[in-house]
Amino acid sequence: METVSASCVIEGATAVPRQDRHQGASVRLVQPRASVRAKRMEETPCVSVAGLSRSFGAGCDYCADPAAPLERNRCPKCGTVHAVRNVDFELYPGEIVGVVGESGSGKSTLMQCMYFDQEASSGEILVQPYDGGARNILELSSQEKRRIRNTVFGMVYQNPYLGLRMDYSSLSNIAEQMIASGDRSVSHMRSRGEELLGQVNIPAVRATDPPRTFSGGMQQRVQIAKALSNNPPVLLLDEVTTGLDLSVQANVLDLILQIRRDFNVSMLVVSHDLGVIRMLADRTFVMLDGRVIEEGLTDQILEDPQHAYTQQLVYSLL
Ligand SMILES: Nc1ncnc2c1ncn2[C@@H]1O[C@H](COP(=O)(O)OP(=O)(O)OP(=O)(O)O)[C@@H](O)[C@H]1O
Repeated sequence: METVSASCVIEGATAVPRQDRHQGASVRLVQPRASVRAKRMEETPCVSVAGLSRSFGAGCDYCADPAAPLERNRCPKCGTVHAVRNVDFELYPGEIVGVVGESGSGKSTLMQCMYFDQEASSGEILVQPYDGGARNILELSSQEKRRIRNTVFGMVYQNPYLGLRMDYSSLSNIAEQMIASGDRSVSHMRSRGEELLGQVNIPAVRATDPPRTFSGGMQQRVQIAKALSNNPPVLLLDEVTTGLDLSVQANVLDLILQIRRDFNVSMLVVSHDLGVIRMLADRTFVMLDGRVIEEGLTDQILEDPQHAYTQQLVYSLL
């Protein structure tokens, strides 16, 4: 695997050598420019993730060592799959962070651990809007986790069947989310639902139709409306445009940017498509076999990718 010379420094950014033990090659993380870093240090992150891991299998002494080489993400000794391995990142208020990587690199698992759809094996997640970031949310009771799901995070799944009840009306889908966060006013739920569906361009006459009767793009937009219904400070978006045709994709991407402008929501956007990340993300990290192999400002990643895998991804865009 080709590595980049240590003298190659991006304008205003520092390239930090790191050993990629999994690939046996040198990898460098591209850190944000000093001015961005200084600004960020003054702010408190909305979400801080440290050492997050998720494995499938019992593990063994060999793969307990984070430096142990694996066969992709699988332990050659015991067969445990390390879907997410020791991932760290921070998400700041109003920021969009992209997570890019090929199929099976661990992107969805990472997001599902944050949303408690899956149980993380280890790690820490601190969430400022919940309790000032005082406690590791992975260690909270199931009741508190439910509260976080209902008040802090809005989730949009790649597969709308996971995020919507296809036989309920679109308004009922939104109302269900609002009830989960404690709203009991039918008139408020109706007016808020209509407002949100209008904002995501679902015609008013379709508000009482079930999403089963909608196109893929419309279903994604109803999911987005539902995810926004409790005014969550953080949106988690998993491959929201995959499978949509190009013009519908463009509408959904515009909508996401508009939501950021209007509501200043922080977003974690998972995609295997660097084109989507390019449009949306301020910062990006690249995952391969469960690990983060490169991270930095999206422009830097696109203009001067450091890792051979990222280079391959970027050049495939050209
Ligand atoms: N229940 C499971 N049991 C065993 N392995 C699993 C399980 N769920 C996921 N994995 C493995 O975890 C790894 C990461 O999967 P994940 O779905 O997070 O990848 P991804 O990057 O989101 O891929 P895609 O873009 O295709 O959705 C894969 O190797 C997958 O096979």
